[in-house]
Amino acid sequence: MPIAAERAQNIARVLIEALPYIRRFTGKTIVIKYGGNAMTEPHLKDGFARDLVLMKLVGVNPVIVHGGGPQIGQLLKRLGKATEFVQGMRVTDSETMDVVEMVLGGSVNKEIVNLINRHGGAAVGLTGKDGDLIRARKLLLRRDASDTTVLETDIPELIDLGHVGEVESIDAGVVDMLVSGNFIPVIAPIGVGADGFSYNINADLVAGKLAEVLHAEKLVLLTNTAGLLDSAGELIRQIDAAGVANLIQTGVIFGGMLPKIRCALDAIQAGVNAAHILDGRVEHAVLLDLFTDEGVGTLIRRR
Ligand SMILES: Nc1ncnc2c1ncn2[C@@H]1O[C@H](COP(=O)(O)OP(=O)(O)O)[C@@H](O)[C@H]1O
Ligand SMILES: CC(=O)N[C@@H](CCC(=O)OP(=O)(O)O)C(=O)O
Repeated sequence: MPIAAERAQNIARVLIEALPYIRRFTGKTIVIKYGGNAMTEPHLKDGFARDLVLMKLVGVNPVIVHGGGPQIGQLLKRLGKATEFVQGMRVTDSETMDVVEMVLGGSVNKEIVNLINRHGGAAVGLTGKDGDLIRARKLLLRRDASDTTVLETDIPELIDLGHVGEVESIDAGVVDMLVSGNFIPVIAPIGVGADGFSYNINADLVAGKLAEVLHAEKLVLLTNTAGLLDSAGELIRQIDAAGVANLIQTGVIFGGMLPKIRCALDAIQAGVNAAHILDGRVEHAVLLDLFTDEGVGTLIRRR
């Protein structure tokens, strides 16, 4: 077969393969967490934006929650301010909170919005303050034996991380309005407390809760590993809650993967159909995951 004809056949095959998936996901909401570590090379960012525009065109409703941990770290470094993580959470004093708000609500959010719009989409950027989207409360972590954190509460077994929050409630009215107006919402993980203070929330936690509240079909977590890896560094294709508990206990899951996996489990236990951890370094990872038979990354199952 001539090369041009063979190419045309391949394109037709790919489109036909996508058809049942398009049918399945049309009209459904997919919450995608775009991790700061996945936002690296320009061609990957362009590919991600194109994937979203295509999804929207075939009737799927992507809602983006982004991170920006490395980008916050870079600005803090330029300002000469040290930063520390405990159980995957950044200890956030009020100066750090100002930087977090500038980077997440400002530069990172607007870069993603601009990227999507340049590829023909219509994105609108928000933080959890807009439309009172994310109500936060202070997060107090339970101390484990390995913690040597300086900041402490009056209760010795709890660790106070400053302006770090968890989601208290989500009022998705503004997101629903944007989705029904055919916009792609791009959300920075900053919440507001009853005290009016801003809270820095791990983006995975926001994505998980938002997927629950929006009754999303799927939660996709894009990061900088092939997915969840086992003790030998091999990709785990599927795992359930018991498997995850075992990997946490044996220290195979640590650091930034801890909040990610916990929120994936919470989301599926709350009724989201599937949670996937995907490799954001793979071009078009989201499209491959959604519209092809190829399995990329790790699927977190209910049982
Ligand atoms: N079992 C594991 N499998 C894969 N990555 C893991 C695992 N345990 C810990 N990690 C770490 O978690 C990181 C992903 O979390 P994080 O750095 O917070 O990414 P993101 O910015 O995408 O949220 C990986 O780069 C890896 O260093
Ligand atoms: C409390 C906490 O740790 N908040 C995160 C918020 C950004 C984030 O989650 O970014 P990634 O998804 O890129 O890691 C932080 O300050 O880094």
